[in-house]
Amino acid sequence: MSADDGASDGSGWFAPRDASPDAVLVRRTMNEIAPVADKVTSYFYALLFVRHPELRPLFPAAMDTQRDRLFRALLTAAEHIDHPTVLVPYLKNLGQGHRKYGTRSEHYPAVGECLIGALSQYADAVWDERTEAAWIRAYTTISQVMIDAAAVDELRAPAWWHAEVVAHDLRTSDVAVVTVRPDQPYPFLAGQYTSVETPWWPRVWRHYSFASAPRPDGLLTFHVKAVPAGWVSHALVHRARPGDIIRLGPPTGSMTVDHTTSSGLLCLGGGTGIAPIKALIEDIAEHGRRRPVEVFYGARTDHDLYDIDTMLRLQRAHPWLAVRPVVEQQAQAQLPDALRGYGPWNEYDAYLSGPPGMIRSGVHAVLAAGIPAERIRHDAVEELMAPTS
Ligand SMILES: NC(=O)C1=CN([C@@H]2O[C@H](COP(=O)(O)OP(=O)(O)OC[C@H]3O[C@@H](n4cnc5c(N)ncnc54)[C@H](O)[C@@H]3O)[C@@H](O)[C@H]2O)C=CC1
Repeated sequence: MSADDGASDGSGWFAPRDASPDAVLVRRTMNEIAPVADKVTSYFYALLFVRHPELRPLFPAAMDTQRDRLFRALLTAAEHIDHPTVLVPYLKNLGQGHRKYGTRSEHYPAVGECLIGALSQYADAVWDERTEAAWIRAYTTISQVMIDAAAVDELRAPAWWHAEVVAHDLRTSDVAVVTVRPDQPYPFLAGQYTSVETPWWPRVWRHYSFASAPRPDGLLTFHVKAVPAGWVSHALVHRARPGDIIRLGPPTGSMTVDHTTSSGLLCLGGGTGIAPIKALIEDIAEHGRRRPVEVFYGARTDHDLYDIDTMLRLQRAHPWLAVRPVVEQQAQAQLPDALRGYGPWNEYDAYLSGPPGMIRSGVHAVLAAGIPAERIRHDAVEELMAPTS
């Protein structure tokens, strides 16, 4: 996702003066429920599971970790109902991604009915017939795009892949490099990410970027850091062993290389965020075009630079690649600050990968360094903010 998509904060997609009457009503509802968003979310799921118990098995046992992903995604979509160029690709992706949960077209009306039920309950001060009609139209559009995208995807790809862990390399006390072999061909692009479910936490899915470009042997590698209260990450780091079977969702994400240009790549990889940057470097190397690639690899301490040997080996192999470790403890500065003193960057595209705070301040830093928003790429910050990734 590029920086100017603005999906993370919802601002800037369209000015209110351009809004259709339905979008105005939808936004009014959203403003009304904003202060009680958590309550609306809980109420939505309560309605859904009481009225449609057959849908409960599609969700994880502990809903606190699932959080409000579906509900939030639907609200985000409704809010941007006037912006089909952004909305349609987002919804197609959402529809395809929901196949791995076992979602079918007949489930959508139930979700829509409970969405309207929850909104009307908590936005009662502004809820009227026109508002309800606007939400029904918005939801009908949203769900139809998702249903159609899932149907098209069904013809060309499985809903999920099984993958066997074939290597597990504990690099530090909390970071593992995990390599898996999918049971069927798994097409993806360097820079993308997928969702992973472990056998220990059924139906709890977390996102991980691919740490290599597609390989001839079909193996996939992920860098996983066990984060506090991170069920999936702890399982992958401390429990998974060769022979274990995990599930993978489809590849997604647009932090990929445009091979039609020859501009340089300025890459900021923080912590395990170095994983997709490594994949991008391999991708450029395979395409054989010499494009300058400058990598700033950030970590809190020396010890946290768990993949520095690989990065330095790549640097030795490729004269167009420069890797600069930035250790916060030594530099007394965070990763994006390290850009100062280097450049100019006006011939570069920027790629950012790491913790959400680093992405946010990194975007500011590269904008300030003269790289325009449309040449800045990173994954959606809210995808990275899943509570227990
Ligand atoms: N595609 C992506 O964007 C990927 C993102 N990630 C995310 O990267 C994170 C990695 O976590 P850790 O290894 O624990 O990283 P960390 O917390 O140890 O930080 C790594 C680097 O980011 C910098 N940093 C952290 N917070 C910052 C802030 N608010 N402003 C500026 N710089 C900041 C630090 O200076 C350090 O250099 C996870 O949140 C993971 O979800 C991981 C893989 C791929």
